[in-house]
Amino acid sequence: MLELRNVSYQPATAVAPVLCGVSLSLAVGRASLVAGRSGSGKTTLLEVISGLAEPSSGQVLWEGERLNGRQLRWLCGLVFQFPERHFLGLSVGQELKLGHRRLTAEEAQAALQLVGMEGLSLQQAPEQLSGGQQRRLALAVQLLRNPRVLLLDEPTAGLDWAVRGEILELLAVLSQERAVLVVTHEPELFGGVIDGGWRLARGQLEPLSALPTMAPTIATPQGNQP
Ligand SMILES: Nc1ncnc2c1ncn2[C@@H]1O[C@H](COP(=O)(O)OP(=O)(O)OP(=O)(O)O)[C@@H](O)[C@H]1O
Repeated sequence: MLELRNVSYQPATAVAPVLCGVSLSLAVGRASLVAGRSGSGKTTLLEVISGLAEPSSGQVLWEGERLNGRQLRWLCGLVFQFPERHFLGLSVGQELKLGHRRLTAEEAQAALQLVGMEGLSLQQAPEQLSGGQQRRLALAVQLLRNPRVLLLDEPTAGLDWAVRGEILELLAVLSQERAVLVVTHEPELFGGVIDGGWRLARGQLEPLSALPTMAPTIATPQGNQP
């Protein structure tokens, strides 16, 4: 279990704290969500959890032990919003090998299989992949590290409906063996996949009693739309 206890964070260049006394716990085998508007501090929260930013006060614990930033960076895998902007490799194989120099072709394929892309050519250029494939590649890169905590920043942003569905299915599988936290401004998309979570506003978390759900859509023949 990963726990944040009363964590506050004010970046050196910010005039006010972004996080004010945030507490949450993330259990292995469960996917949770933090909903919040643009600018509410969702990405900042992930940076604090993953050890990329040091809390101004409060504690981050794993299995009851307080961890420093380096330990958190080992523990957590963070997939950025639009991870395709951060690809460094010239090919899928190179991208997977970053940090795993001795990765064999079989191990690379096993990582791709985990994200439903088995058989993809390791020679393919990442920028030639579809948006959904690029998200999956970024996930595969993180999964190679086998993080106990997987943090996903707006994993459905910018994807079409079909691809969003694929990502949600993948999320359900990945959360079986890890603690997963999704931050999103569209929590209604995750109903049925994520059990619960919090809303982040004014630097503080409030529990979400139930995930907001999408209004049911009724298929109408084209041309009959209001
Ligand atoms: N290093 C920093 N220096 C100054 N301000 C910062 C810094 N990091 C974050 N902030 C401020 O904290 C606030 C929250 O930013 P953050 O990117 O975490 O929000 P967000 O909820 O992820 O937004 P979005 O959904 O648009 O990505 C913003 O107002 C931002 O300007």
